[in-house]
Amino acid sequence: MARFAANLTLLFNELPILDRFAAARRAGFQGVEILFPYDLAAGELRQAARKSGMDVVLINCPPPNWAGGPRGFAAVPSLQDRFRRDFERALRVAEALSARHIHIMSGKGEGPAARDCMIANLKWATARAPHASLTIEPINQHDMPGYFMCDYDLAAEVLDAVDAPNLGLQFDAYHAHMITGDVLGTWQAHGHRVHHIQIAGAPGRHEPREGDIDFAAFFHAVDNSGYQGWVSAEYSPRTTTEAGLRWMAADIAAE
Ligand SMILES: O=C(O)[C@@H](O)C(=O)CO
Ligand SMILES: [Mg+2]
Repeated sequence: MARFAANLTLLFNELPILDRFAAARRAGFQGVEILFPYDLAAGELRQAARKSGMDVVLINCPPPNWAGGPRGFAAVPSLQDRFRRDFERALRVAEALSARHIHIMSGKGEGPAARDCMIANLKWATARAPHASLTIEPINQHDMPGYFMCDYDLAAEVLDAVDAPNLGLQFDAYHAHMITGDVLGTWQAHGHRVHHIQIAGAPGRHEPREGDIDFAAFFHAVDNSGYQGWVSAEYSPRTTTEAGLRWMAADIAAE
């Protein structure tokens, strides 16, 4: 079974951010994601990760703002300079944290102009950072209306056009269910492109296994595919984080 990481933007947020690393470790996670590390001191985050023996698995490009700001600029033709500045900042933070992946968000847009802009920006970014692993993630339109990267076939088209080994798919099972209603089928079609997996129950985005996704079958398919990457828990705990963690013990026990 792949290794589990905790998304510290959503999990353990009963605690101050620097205490979440050790709490995730105690709970059995081996790595963490932090979607928005930009308002935090990178040195302190790095120290907290090292002290608790956690790998930093993923950060997002700035801004994006969980509280409702713009969700990236990669597909916004008028904001190409902004995209490049933000990407340079993401690279600096990813390097400081030894983060494994950087998720590049498209922002809002539609049609050929947005697609061509995203392809051009990703070509630039993959060449600018050949040793970084970059990802794009289809995100459902219910949660982010107008978001450009909202479909797996579109993601495949963009990945094929960029054609860079350091760019892959971020497969969030929650979004896959919300977009296609068929997580397994979507994995079968696109699993070979995946650099990083995230999970949550759907609908509701609470603990995995709460909701309609058959995670036992999904994990089985992931194992059979030979996927060697991380699986990050990115959900809103129904009550406290600790109270909802039995899903992970069950999956580890099933190994
Ligand atoms: O699924 C999500 O919402 C995230 O992975 C994300 O990056 C949005 O900011
Ligand atoms: Mg996600």
